[in-house]
Parts: sequence; structure tokens; C-alpha cells
Amino acid sequence: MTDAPLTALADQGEYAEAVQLAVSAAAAYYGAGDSTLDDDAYDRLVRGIEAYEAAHPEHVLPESPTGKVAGGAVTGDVPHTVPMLSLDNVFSAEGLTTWIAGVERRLGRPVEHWSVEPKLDGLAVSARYRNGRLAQLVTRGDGTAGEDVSHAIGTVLGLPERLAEPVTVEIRGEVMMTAAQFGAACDKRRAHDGTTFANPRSAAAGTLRAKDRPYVCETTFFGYGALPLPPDDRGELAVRLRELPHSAIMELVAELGVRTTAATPVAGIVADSAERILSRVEEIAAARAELPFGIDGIVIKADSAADQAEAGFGTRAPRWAVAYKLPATEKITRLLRVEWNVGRTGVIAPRAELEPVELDGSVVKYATLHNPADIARRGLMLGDSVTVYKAGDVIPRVEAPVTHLRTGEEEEIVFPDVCPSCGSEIDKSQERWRCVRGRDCKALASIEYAVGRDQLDIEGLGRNRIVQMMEAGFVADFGDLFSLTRDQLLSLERMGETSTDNLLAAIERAKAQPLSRVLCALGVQGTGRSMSRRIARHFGTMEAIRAADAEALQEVEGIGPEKARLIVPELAQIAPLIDKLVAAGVTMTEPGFTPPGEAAGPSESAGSAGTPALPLAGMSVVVTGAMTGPLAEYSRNQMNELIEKAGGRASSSVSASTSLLVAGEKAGSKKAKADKLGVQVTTPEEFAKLVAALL
Ligand SMILES: NC(=O)c1ccc[n+]([C@@H]2O[C@H](COP(=O)([O-])OP(=O)(O)OC[C@H]3O[C@@H](n4cnc5c(N)ncnc54)[C@H](O)[C@@H]3O)[C@@H](O)[C@H]2O)c1
Ligand SMILES: [Zn+2]
Repeated sequence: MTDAPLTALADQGEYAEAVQLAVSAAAAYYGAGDSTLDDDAYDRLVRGIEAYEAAHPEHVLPESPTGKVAGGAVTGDVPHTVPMLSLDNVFSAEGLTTWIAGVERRLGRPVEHWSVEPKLDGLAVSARYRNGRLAQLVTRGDGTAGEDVSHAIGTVLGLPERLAEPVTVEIRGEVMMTAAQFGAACDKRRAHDGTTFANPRSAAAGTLRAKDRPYVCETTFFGYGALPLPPDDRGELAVRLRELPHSAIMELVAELGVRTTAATPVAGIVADSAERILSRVEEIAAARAELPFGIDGIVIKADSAADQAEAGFGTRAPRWAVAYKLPATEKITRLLRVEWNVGRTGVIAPRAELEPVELDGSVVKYATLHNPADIARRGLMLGDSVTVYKAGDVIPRVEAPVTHLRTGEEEEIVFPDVCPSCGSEIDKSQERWRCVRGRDCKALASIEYAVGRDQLDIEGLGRNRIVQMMEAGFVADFGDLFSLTRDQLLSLERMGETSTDNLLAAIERAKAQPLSRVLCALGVQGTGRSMSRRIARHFGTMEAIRAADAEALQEVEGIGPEKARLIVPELAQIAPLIDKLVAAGVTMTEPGFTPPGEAAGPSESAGSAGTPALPLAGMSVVVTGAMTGPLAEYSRNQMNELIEKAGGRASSSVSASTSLLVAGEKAGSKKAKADKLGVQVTTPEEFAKLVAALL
């Protein structure tokens, strides 16, 4: 990404509005930590403002955030000894090498050493120590003067009240919250007023400035600089601080007892080439997701004091340092729904369905919510704007609701009161809820699915019966159904002779179901009814399906590499179940299938040249409305099976490529659409004639 995305501003009015929005967002961001924008949205807005100003210099408003520390939105009354500036940004390796070349051009010589350290995602603070005692804490403010937040002394981990030596010095660094501190802060705030913080950064910002909170939250400080503090700015330490390279100053800071990132996996290093800088950038980026605190980039600084002094400062940022920005890992989006999934061991895990949002290179639609207690703790509601976190390969997670964006329309999240998979009770004694059936839950749900009408269609086998059989130890999976004995069934409560014989007969009949339904009954991910039919028709036998690798599977229409890679191992995993079915004599072939080799000519697919006589060959058919006549009893799935048996492709929506619409009674919008598109429409009776040979 060379051109960073920006919010396009059409005219002076939009420009003025954008400036106003950016200034108030920045004031909220650096103030109480309750901005309505996520960083990405803010950065796009400011880039839009910059672009507009470049094209219309005559319209530039004095309050514009561009070129100012903190967007010019904050002020302070404690002057800084040396300005506390922002950092310029680069976004790519090319950006970095260009920037390095610029610095070296300015200096007229190569920079020998660079220090490379994480860019901590908190807020900058200056800690003034006098004679070794922490005397004053000051925020960055507008860069020239900040706000006194000394009231926070004693709550900031890593910033000792006494240094190891009685020196007078100013330490600069970042105040932030670790994941654990953030969790604790949210708990406290919820207990106090029922709301939470949107993310660790805003929690740290709000906490640092809060004066009269009835609860105290802990934060963490990481130092990234030290400078002489007047009036003591001529002593031995002051001289050293002016002469030492940055890396040595960082060692000194740590020796004084202040926390630095040295003890973390992303410790600062000294690099002597662009290659080494870039490899460290990669290392830090890779470690990011696992860190217990947030970073939003990597800071690269000329290490030597002489290089820094010669490069100097711009108005907004030093010229000897730059931030290599990493993609945003957090965005604000909406929580649409919560779904409850039951895992292999019976754990019932909530998952958030989100308004899709692009995050760290992928579109996020779902995020983990951990467990019900966690949802309650975070005070999440349906319809909430939420902060969502994702970095690298981690599973995206919902961090917190953005409570100041609530509209009043949000709704409570309803927790399930029975297991959503099998309908059994839920064991709620632990934070992680579990189906009381544990591992058997999945088994119960999968047997229930397998015997369903569109799969093996075993009548008279409801959930309670299956539970009975499982509890008696007769069945563990649906393959066991085929070895049930009459005596076993009769031993079950409420099971008479007639129902026993009926059930045994239904089970016997199920053995004759075609491969497509047997495959579907297996419940392999991504193989629903129509996909199972397609796979069965393509391969013809279970043997061929089991022998297929991911590549062969992709020959089936609708199976891409991703799906193929899911199906292959899952089929392998349930091999014992399939073997059991084979041994029981369950049908493992698809009727009407002609192996490609035996068709007329070396045809690739069984459906086309192999079976030219089928009445719907090559047609895409949609069914709508209620069936009548000979097809009156056909379910939608059976209609689709019929279409495919007749060589057609069953589809659920009408488009220009639809060949035929079978419109039954009360056909509605699909019929209208077919008429509009000029798609051929037929009645169920006419259609029955067309496929009469197959009924
Ligand atoms: N969401 C919003 O409404 C909103 C509003 C304003 C700003 N922002 C965000 O803030 C960012 C710009 O703000 P900024 O100017 O405060 O910060 P910056 O990202 O431009 O970087 C400068 C800051 O980096 C920090 N830093 C962290 N690690 C450091 C290290 N090792 N060495 C030196 N400095 C280090 C310091 O606090 C320093 O002040 C943007 O990315 C923007 O997205 C968001
Ligand atoms: Zn269950």
C-alpha cells in the first residue's frame, strides 16, 4: 500500500466539517479517551484534510489539525523543557529507505547506528525526578506545554517513586495498560457506573487524567528517553545525557529502576543497516499479537547524540526519528448477533457476528466472545458499537462496547437456556458453559442430523429415542444404528413391539439411500445437501470420494481450494464411521452415475457427454411456490434431487442464467423476477411430465 486511503473532501463545506470532526475527535482521544472514531478513521480523515489543503491552500483553517502535535486539540499549562513532539510516519520498506536516505542527505554522511524499538500505543508522559524522587508527571499536551497529572503518581507501574540514585532527571515514556490492567479497569468501572473502556489506550488516557474517581486503576510505564532537567542541567549526568547514544541512555534509564521494553520480547536493538532495521521490524510485527500490551509500530531513531543534534527538529516531529506504522489492529464496528456454537467437548462458546470490517489485511465478520461471564463482564449489548481486535493470525476478538456511541436501541444479549446443539441442559457451574452431555453432545446432534428427513430419513427416531439409545450404550454414532438388535430396542422404555419393528424396518430402508444422502448424513463441513449431491454425482462411489485429494475434489463445481482442504482431512478423520456403514451394507454408490471412462468418448465429467439423454441436461432450474399434482408431496430438497437426477442444476435464486422456473401455487417474487428476465416458467404438472421417466 503506497497510497494510504483517505476520506475525500469535495468542497470547502466538507473540508470545514472534517476539520471540526477531527479536532473534536482528537480532543476526545487525548482527553477522556472517548473519541467516536477509531484510529484508522481518524487517520483517513486527517489525510483527506491534508489533501484538500494541498489543493486549496487559500481555504486552510487556523484550527486545522495538520502539522500540529495532537492535532492542536489539547493544551497544557506546564511548559516542557524540550518540546514533546509527535513522529513522522512511514508505512513500508520503501518508505523507510527513502526516509533514511533523506536523513543521511541532510547530515551529509551515513548514519552508523540506528536504534529500533517498539512504538508503544499509549500516551506520552514526562516524569520529572528531583534528587531521585518522582516530583511531577506531565502529559504531552500540545507539545510545548502539558497538563500536570501528578495525582497519578503511585498508580503507574514501572515508574518508581524513588530512583536507584538521587539524580535529577526527566524521563520520558509511554503510559499504557496491559491486557490484565485493562480487564481490571473495566471491572472497576462497570461496578461503578455500568460502563467500560473501549480499549486499553483510551482506558490509560482516561485514567491518567481522571482526578476524582472513586476507584483507582493501575497503568504501566515504559521509558523511551531521558534528558537533563533544569535547574540541574549542568551536572555530570546532564553532560552524559547530552553525549550518550540513545541506546546507552536506555540502559541508564533501566539502571535507575525505570521500566523499559528491554525485558520484553520486543526490546530495543541497535541496527547498522537498513536490512537489519527491516528484519527487526518484521520480528516486532510478528511478536505483536502475543504481547500483553499494545504497539502500533516501530520507532527508528538515529542512535548517536551527534546525529540527532545535527538532524534537529521540525515543528511537529524530530527529523532523526520515524515511526514505521503497522496496520491498525483495532476498529470500531457493530455487534449484530451472538451465535452459540458447541465444540467437540460440549463447550458452548458464544461468537459475535459483526458488521464486516477490514482489519489487518482481512475482512472480519466474526469474533470470539470467550464465554457468557465475559459478555456480562464487558456489558456488551446487541447493536453496540464495539472495538474489535485482530493482529496477524490471532482469532479476532471483541474487546469492549464503545458505550459513548450507544443510541438507546441496543438490546440485551440473550443467553441460551438449553444446549443449542442437542437441546440438553447446560452445566453453568464454570465460566465456560458446557452441554451436560459433554462429548456425547456432538454425537447426539450428529445422529439427529444423520437420520433427518433430507439425509437417511429414518422415521420414528426422535431426539429422546436417540438419547435413550446413547444412554443405554447401544449407539455412539449413527453407524451403530445399523447393528441395533430387536432385543436391545425392546429393552428401552416406552418401546413396544410395533414401534420396534417399524423402526428396524425404517433403518433397513435407510441402507438403500443413495450415496449423496449418506455423504450428507456424515455432516462433513461444507457438504450440505446440494454439495453432497454434486460430490456423489462427480465421483459415483464412496471409494472414489475417499481416494480423492484436495485437487481432485476441486473438480466439483463450487469446491474451492479452501473447502477442499477442509473436506479431505475431515473425511479421513471419520474413516471408522464410514467403514462401519460399509460393513453394515449401507449404499455407497450414486444411482445413475456413469464412470467417466465408460461414457462415450473420454469425457471429463459424468454429467455432460456421458449422459446426453437426461431431460434437464445443462439446465439451471429454480423451484418456487407449493408443488401440486404428482409432485405435491415433494419437499424442496426432493425437488432439487429430482432436478439433478434429470441432469439439471438446482438453484435457489432466479437470474438471467436460469433456464427454467417451476412455479407452484403462491409463487411470488421469483416468478415476477423470472417474468421480468424472460426466463421460461412452467407449472409443477408440466414439469412432472418433463421428468416423468425419473419419477
Ligand atoms: N481515534 C481518534 O480519534 C484519534 C485522534 C487523534 C489521534 N489519533 C491517533 O493518534 C496517532 C497520532 O498521534 P500522536 O501524535 O499522539 O502519536 P504518533 O503516533 O504520531 O507518535 C508519536 C508518539 O509516539 C509515542 N511513542 C511510542 N513509543 C515510542 C518510542 N519508542 N519512542 C518515541 N516515541 C514513542 C510517543 O508518545 C509519541 O508522542 C494517530 O495514529 C491517530 O490514529 C486517533
Ligand atoms: Zn448438547
